[in-house]
Amino acid sequence: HFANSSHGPGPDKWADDYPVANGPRQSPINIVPKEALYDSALKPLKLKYDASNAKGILNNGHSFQVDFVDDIDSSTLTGGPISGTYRLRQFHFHWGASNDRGSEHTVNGIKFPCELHLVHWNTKYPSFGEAASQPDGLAVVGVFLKIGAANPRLQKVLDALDAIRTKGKQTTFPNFDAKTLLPTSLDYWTYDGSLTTPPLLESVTWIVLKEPISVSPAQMDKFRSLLFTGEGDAPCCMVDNYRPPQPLKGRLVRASFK
Ligand SMILES: Cc1cc(C(C)C)[n+](CCc2cnc[nH]2)c(C(C)C)c1
Ligand SMILES: [Zn+2]
Repeated sequence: HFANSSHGPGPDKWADDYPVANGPRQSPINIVPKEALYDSALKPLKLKYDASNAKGILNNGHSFQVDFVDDIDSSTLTGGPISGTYRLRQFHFHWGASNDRGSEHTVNGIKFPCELHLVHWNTKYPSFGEAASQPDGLAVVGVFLKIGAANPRLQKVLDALDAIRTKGKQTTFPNFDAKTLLPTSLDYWTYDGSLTTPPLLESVTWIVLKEPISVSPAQMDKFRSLLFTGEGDAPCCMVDNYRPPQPLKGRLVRASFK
């Protein structure tokens, strides 16, 4: 994960400046399916994404993200463990320097090479920024990527990375349907958690899908072609941008499936 480096202290040091790093609902966590409670009251996830809301793609210096127009209710998450309507804001990924690590959540201690986060904010609040500081402000759908056949839907995103190799670079990314990145099954685990980078706000309802999507080794190398560093800086490969699992602290993990 992000060790001590030019862009600041690693996860072990975050508590110095962000005491919430040792808080009661930190993310990610290790998911133990046998200890998850099947909750028949959990509703199916309803993801309604409009491809025309896709705006641009940005290297933000710790990952890359695809941003969406979120001033109207056209790309939304409803149902699942949440109440009300949450709007899709962006999606981004976390990955490793090698295929044996990279995901933030783990399952029975297993790390995946990559993890997709689709970030939504609760429209009961006036803005994403405001929602991010509320206990029910954000809902992030996590999708594991598993090594297998090349993923043609993912390739469309990866083909844009050459244009945003260094920190701060962005380019337009129109007409992308984020739904194409989802697996067939929307079975999920859910628990109350946090951002996984400072300020580590405890405002995220996590919805982690059980079924991974595929990614090929060559596609993983494409993620690793990005840089943490800006143009003109000594290049540092963007890899291992994941926080390791945090203590569960008595939290319940619920499953939408038996
Ligand atoms: C308000 C805010 C929200 C997020 C995530 C939840 C998208 N993030 C990214 C942290 C994060 C990424 N994956 C899980 N958490 C930040 C960073 C830029 C500090 C701020
Ligand atoms: Zn993330």
